[in-house]
Amino acid sequence: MAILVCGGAGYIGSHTVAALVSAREEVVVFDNLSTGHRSSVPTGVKLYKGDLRNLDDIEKVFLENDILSVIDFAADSRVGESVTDPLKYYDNNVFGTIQLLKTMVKYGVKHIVFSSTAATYGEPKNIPIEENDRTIPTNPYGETKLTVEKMLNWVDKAHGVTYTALRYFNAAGAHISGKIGEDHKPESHLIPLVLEVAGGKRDKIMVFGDDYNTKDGTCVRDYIHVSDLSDAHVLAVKRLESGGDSRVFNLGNGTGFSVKEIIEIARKVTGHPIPAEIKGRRAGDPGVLIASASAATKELGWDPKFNSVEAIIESAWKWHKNNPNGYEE
Ligand SMILES: NC(=O)c1ccc[n+]([C@@H]2O[C@H](COP(=O)([O-])OP(=O)(O)OC[C@H]3O[C@@H](n4cnc5c(N)ncnc54)[C@H](O)[C@@H]3O)[C@@H](O)[C@H]2O)c1
Ligand SMILES: O=c1ccn([C@@H]2O[C@H](COP(=O)(O)OP(=O)(O)O[C@H]3O[C@H](CO)[C@@H](O)[C@H](O)[C@H]3O)[C@@H](O)[C@H]2O)c(=O)[nH]1
Repeated sequence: MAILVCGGAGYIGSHTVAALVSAREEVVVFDNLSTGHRSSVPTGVKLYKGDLRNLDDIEKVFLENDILSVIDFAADSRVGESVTDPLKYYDNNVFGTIQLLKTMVKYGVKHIVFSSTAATYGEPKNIPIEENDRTIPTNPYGETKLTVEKMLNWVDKAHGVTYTALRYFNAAGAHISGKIGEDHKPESHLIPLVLEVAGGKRDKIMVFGDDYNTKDGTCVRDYIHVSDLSDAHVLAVKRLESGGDSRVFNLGNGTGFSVKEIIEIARKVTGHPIPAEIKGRRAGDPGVLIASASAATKELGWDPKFNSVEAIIESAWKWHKNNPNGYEE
């Protein structure tokens, strides 16, 4: 029986597909290639090009394959864009997941691992953030992910579909093989943008706000290596398949780095001066997001390997140097 990976041609999805293949799982990928890349899916893995919002597209996969569990990465995920275009986010992230869940219920598929986010918390009261802390999203992106988490809870009660919602903090880095990495067009994430400056593709990095209540006034985030995230997905799906109950887990390193610190570390890693310019705040950005991931460590047996942000940035730099234009397609 196969694991269906929706959004498996995307950044975190492709790394998880690689981890599942290494674990000798049978994998089927479903992706509309809106931000994903055909060539990030390994040869030998079936790729269905389709959109989750289209029931015919997704139903074809369930008809043609024996699906045991689903891992769902498919979503739009730019915090800033979600503020200016909230309906795009409700349409893709909420309606798309409704269509997926309807199909799972129809075909009796009982397990789903869902990509949630630290953006569900909004401006946190406590640092590090624990899973049962309050959730008041400050942007539509986080709101759509929280809405899906709540929907999953009701779908479990009504239809016995068990779920794991993994609330990732900031995914970064690239696979050690050097063959897959982050390629978003346009790019909006801090680390790849900083590395585009180092690679000569941009003149400077814009720092969104230096008047936050943090050590140097810039936003603090918890950066977690994409391969550590993919390992957590393999553990989560296996736990559900062995009868584990529905749960929410944070995934982060438990250490925060400011935007200025990230730029400084990237200067050391790349040897490039990386000019920076302070701009105004980006709408919807909380000041500090740092995870407590002790529940995932304890209950999933998760053991992240990349606990230095230098190593995370080095792995991303290797990918950017070897693939300055991302995937050649
Ligand atoms: N990157 C991060 O730091 C981060 C942090 C927290 C949560 N997340 C969540 O993790 C997931 C993956 O993030 P990513 O950075 O890999 O993003 P990504 O854009 O690289 O991957 C998303 C994939 O889903 C596909 N997709 C989007 N909408 C679809 C649809 N309607 N039907 C079929 N396929 C569709 C895209 O083509 C892409 O391949 C997202 O759900 C995101 O919200 C990401
Ligand atoms: O050119 C840039 C880009 C980003 N930032 C800042 O850098 C930090 C990190 O930004 P970014 O890399 O865009 O990530 P986030 O906005 O923190 O969001 C990521 O992390 C969230 C969880 O923390 C996920 O939910 C999102 O999907 C994922 O994009 C933020 O403070 C941004 O304001 C800049 O200063 N300049």
